[in-house]
Amino acid sequence: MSQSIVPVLTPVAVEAPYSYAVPDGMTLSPGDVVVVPLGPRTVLGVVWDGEPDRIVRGKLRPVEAKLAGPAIAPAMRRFVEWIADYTLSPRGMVLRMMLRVPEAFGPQMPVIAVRLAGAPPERMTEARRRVLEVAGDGLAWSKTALARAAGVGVSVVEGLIQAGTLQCVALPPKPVVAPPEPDFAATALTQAQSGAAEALADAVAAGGFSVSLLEGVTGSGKTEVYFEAMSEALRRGRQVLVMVPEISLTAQFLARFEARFGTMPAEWHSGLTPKLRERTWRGVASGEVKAVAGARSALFLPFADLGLIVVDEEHDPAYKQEEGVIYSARDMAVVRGSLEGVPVVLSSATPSVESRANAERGRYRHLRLPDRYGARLPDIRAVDMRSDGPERGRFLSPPLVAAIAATIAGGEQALLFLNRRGYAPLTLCRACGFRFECPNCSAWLVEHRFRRQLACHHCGHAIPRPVNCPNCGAEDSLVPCGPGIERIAEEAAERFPDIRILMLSSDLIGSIAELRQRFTMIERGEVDLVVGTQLVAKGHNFPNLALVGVVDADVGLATGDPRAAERTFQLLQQVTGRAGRQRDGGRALIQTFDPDHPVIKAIVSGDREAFYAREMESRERQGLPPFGRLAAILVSARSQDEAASHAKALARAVPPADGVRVLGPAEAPLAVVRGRHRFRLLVKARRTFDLQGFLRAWFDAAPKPRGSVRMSVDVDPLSFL
Ligand SMILES: Nc1ncnc2c1ncn2[C@@H]1O[C@H](COP(=O)(O)OP(=O)(O)OP(=O)(O)O)[C@@H](O)[C@H]1O
Ligand SMILES: [Zn+2]
Repeated sequence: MSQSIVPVLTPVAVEAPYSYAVPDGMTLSPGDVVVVPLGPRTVLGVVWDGEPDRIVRGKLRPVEAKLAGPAIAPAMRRFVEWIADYTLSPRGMVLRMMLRVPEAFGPQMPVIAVRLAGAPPERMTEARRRVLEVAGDGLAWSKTALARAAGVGVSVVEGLIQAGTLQCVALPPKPVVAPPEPDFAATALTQAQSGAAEALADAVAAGGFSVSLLEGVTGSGKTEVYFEAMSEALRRGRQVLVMVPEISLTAQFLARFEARFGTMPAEWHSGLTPKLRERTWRGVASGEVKAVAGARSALFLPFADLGLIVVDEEHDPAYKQEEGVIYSARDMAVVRGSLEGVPVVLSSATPSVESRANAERGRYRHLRLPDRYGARLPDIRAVDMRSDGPERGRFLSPPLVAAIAATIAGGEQALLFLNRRGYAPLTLCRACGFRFECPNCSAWLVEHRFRRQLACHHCGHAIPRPVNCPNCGAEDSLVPCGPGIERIAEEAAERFPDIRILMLSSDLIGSIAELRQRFTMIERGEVDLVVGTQLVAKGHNFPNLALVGVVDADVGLATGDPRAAERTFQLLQQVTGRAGRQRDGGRALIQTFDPDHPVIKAIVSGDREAFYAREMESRERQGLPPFGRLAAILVSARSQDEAASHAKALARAVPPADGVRVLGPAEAPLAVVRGRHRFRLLVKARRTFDLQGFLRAWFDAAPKPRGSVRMSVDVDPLSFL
């Protein structure tokens, strides 16, 4: 009889499974997690579906071990294939995202505890007596906890185990979180909210795949509404996944979840300890963990019985993973929902144009909440910087300064928003005109006064801020140009010396715990003025915040990026939506040099329909998504020549096809990053065009990258830099 062979997919850059021999006595089925040799190493792998490749050169190597942990379910295996096919990534690299917690596949380590079992020891000491006193409660204690409670060293406890007085027992692992109670504290919903909540709960009850777009203005209670859908899934004993775009947003979410369901959900993000990651992974796989709140990577958790996926702030660009396997977690959440056969809820005050279009075409159910809960939407005005701007060298206009003063005098909080970290985006020498540029990237160095550095935001290169100009040696000649939030905070402190100012941007905060603490300070009213980047713009609910000032509304509009208008609309709508959430009277002032720009006008008038209609019309005219399809090809190399010639060779190899155009190559707007020269090609196709098929045929025919040349493919790109 021929030797039994299985296909095993390994988490490395391979397109297909490799064949391995099954040793005698081992039975394997698709989904089993195994250890296999790969070159000189051994790696985890997953037994894949289908026939193994029987044409094997050389000797077939055997599977080394089958692991005891949970297997990878069929829907997850299809998910790997789907993402790989869609993004043109090697299947192994997608699998890798699923096998990030290798410990979870080994045998589960029991927790060892001790408890009182035998007779007292022959030799009794004072220390031993204290231990026995504590252990007298009959409970199982961990050795260290028992020693600590008795005020003795662990060796005393060890001695008592040896003497047979204490006995070791294996405890079942502690649950990651307590099970949520679906009806712990249900919220009384408004009529509009209950309409939407019922529609979502019906989708959960009906089961099967569906997508609902929950579109409600900022503060309309979208969270309360999708909590009802979660509650329905939990009542049916099923698991729920809520995706949040950024870790900074999870703290408030966790607290609200706890208030509603009586316990925290499990969290999933890069900040977890390895132990907790393992326990959470196992808990999700066994079905014991019922609710998970997480970042992108939560999409790859092995839910045993998933009943609902919610994507909060579905429009957020943070859902796009831009490195390695380039994918949109929002879109892949919809794919996972369809493969698992479960409803998906996309929630946002400012849906992506894609989701909006899907709703309009009837592919998604469209649920709307037109009003805020308990307050009116803020009054939003533009400040025309051409006529009402500040004096030279300042960035806060008189109307904005007056509004801040009035707000703080009234005992409320204000927020100044500028999406730029650091002190100044450019530093130059007044004497010779020298500008500080990154040696590795085509980018200016950004001054970070707080850290006393000039730093590159693309590669992290940083130098101490010099006193003299490195070019001409002039003293005190260096001047910062333009503001970052540190400079805005400095100006605010000069204008309002007696107020409490808090700066918030990702580079100023060390840990997640620290970040959460800052948000709590704002919630409790312990600061008067917050100066922040997009970190504070989205999702948060600060009850006492009455005024939002947008320092520079034009930053994102002049980029030539096809998504500039959408992005700016979303950001401005989100940040102004932080004002006046609990009480009427919220205000927002938007500083702009272009108050007649359609995006600014849509924000000021609150006319979202006008914005979406205009944006859809313009996208349709230009054949841009969602009316056409895009893929971006980025070619980079150590030298400009290498990059350019490979990009040109690619362009020459484009196969003839109808319904598609390849634009470029052109030097990327960010021409050099980390010392690598970059060229871009853009593929533009009709909506119904088989983009992946075309790309595959093209790359098969094209020369392969050699030397230092690298190529990456971004299907549905969000970034064009
Ligand atoms: N029916 C309700 N009963 C009591 N409080 C409510 C109700 N609906 C909403 N709220 C409260 O109103 C505030 C805003 O609600 P929520 O945060 O859910 O809005 P949102 O639509 O998610 O807002 P955003 O898009 O701006 O994040 C919250 O403090 C929430 O608890
Ligand atoms: Zn750099």
